[in-house]
Amino acid sequence: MQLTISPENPLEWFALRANLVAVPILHVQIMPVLAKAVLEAADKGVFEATKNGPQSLDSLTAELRLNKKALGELLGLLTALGYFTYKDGLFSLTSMARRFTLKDDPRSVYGMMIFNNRVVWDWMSQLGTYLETGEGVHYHDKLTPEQWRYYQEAMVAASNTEAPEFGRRAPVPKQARTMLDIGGSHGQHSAALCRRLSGLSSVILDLPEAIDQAAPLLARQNMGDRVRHQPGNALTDDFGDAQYDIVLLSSLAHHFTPEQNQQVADKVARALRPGGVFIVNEFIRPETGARPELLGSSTDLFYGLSSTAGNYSIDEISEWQQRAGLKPHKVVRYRTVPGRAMVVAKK
Ligand SMILES: C[S@@+](CC[C@H](N)C(=O)[O-])C[C@H]1O[C@@H](n2cnc3c(N)ncnc32)[C@H](O)[C@@H]1O
Repeated sequence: MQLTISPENPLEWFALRANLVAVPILHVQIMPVLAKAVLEAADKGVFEATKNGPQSLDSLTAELRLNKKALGELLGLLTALGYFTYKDGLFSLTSMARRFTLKDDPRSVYGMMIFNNRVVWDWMSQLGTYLETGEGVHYHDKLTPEQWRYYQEAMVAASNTEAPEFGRRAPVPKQARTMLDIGGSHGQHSAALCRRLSGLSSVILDLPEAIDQAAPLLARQNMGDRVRHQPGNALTDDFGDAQYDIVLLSSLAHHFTPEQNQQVADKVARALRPGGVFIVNEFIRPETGARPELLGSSTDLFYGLSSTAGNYSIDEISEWQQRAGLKPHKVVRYRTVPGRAMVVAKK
């Protein structure tokens, strides 16, 4: 997927074609304001305050106890961005905003907006240091319990769209009974597969601080004992011998170095039963020189900054699996989440 600048009239089209538009100004002056405006709108409750019907600036100012001039500016920008329409003095949520910004919609990204506003935004100022030193934030070692809660809720938001497709399309053995979900957090992926395969149960191995906050999120899945948490650390724990039919590593490889991912793959290969599958579910880094791709590249830099790691290409992921003695099985690219894929190997 690409974010492009689309001209609205022939003059703008010509200016773009003739290289007269200072594109970097859009990136450095406009885009940071857009991102922060949406984050603050979510955090200040602007979207929630309009969910029951159109509102005037005066009524929103009073309800949210915000500055009228500043809120008017924010609403103007959010209208330009397609979150609101404005008619007869009233702001109404668009269907896009209704689906993705409200707390309770099943596809909402609200949790991600709160985590990004309250925790992640500060990391951005460390990008320069990361470029000089190669050392990222290493946030798993630093979060407060409240920040762990925002993080785990953000992971629910990030997988709301993906987990149902994962449940439908993950290439797993039909008779699978046991699953290990490494760094599985909220359990949406495990629950989606357990709903598809009635004989399957899953163990979610995650850090104790994560489980403290993810337990209520897992409880919402109503899976009872079929999906349960196990506190531990994927880098230091052993996963056992020939115990699992499915092992999932979803959005965790990007927090580990290649060496750490190889060690995890070796332990996974031992822990799988013959015929079992190892699914690495990730944003894929485009190969250097391949067609530029925005999501894979921006998340690569972001995971470098946040964890001193990054995204990996399909070949790199497949190599860890093969070195661990597994056979390449399938690569399933998501239809609903651009830039993401399941890289699957079999024992
Ligand atoms: C980006 S989240 C992904 C959550 C979920 N698997 C998903 O795809 O939505 C990474 C998860 O891995 C966990 N994690 C990080 N380091 C870990 C480690 N060393 N061992 C086990 N879990 C870890 C985090 O606590 C977090 O829940």
